[in-house]
Amino acid sequence: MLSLTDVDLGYSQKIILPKVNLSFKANEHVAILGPSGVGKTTLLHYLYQQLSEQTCLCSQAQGLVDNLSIYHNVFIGGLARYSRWYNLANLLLPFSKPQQQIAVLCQQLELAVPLQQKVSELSGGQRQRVALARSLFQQQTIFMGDEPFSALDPLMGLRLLSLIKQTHQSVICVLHDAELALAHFDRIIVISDGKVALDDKADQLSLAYLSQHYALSDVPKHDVA
Ligand SMILES: Nc1ncnc2c1ncn2[C@@H]1O[C@H](COP(=O)(O)OP(=O)(O)OP(=O)(O)O)[C@@H](O)[C@H]1O
Repeated sequence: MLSLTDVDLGYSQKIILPKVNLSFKANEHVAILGPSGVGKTTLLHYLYQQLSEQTCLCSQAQGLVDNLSIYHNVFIGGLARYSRWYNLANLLLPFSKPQQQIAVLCQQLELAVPLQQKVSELSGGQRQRVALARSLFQQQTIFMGDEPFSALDPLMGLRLLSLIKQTHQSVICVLHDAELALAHFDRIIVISDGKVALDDKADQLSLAYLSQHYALSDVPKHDVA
């Protein structure tokens, strides 16, 4: 799907992760872990740039339009599928087909709020689910998420991860929750000290090992050996 060979990742004059070597195959569920500020988002955004035609990205910033309704924020994910005229008309008077599709999607995302409600009136967890719904409405084969469940309760996060896995061929997520990563992803990449410090199958790793070797947050104290 994608290989990085000695790629320098960063911003204009500032290299954050030098000479990154990684490859990604289709059908993988990959979690990217690491301490705050180490370059996980930088890596994810690079991957998105390379694979954008097949990928939806649910970013930390979300990019929701506060003054628009839930319906219109989710519909933005599908803009590229429709003509300019269809999109304009739908903005003024929503068509029934996308309305039904978005209603079903919001139900799957456990968003029990009227679709006409403005996003500015939602809680953090509801906003995160609108951002997820917009990503899913893109109907891409690859899902990339940057802490996509951070504002949700853990059980809801698990249910939504399961939905994302069912509806996408490949999943790549930046996470702070190492326990979630180990239990529900195939492969773990740890970014630490300016490099890819670990890249291994999740079933070869343990929470104790990760917490001993890397400064990961959200590792419960009782699991630290
Ligand atoms: N647009 C930008 N321009 C310049 N530097 C940036 C930019 N975005 C992030 N950085 C810097 O790049 C480094 C890595 O940031 P990044 O967001 O990739 O980290 P992260 O591991 O995702 O952090 P967190 O877990 O806190 O979200 C940080 O030092 C940050 O200050």
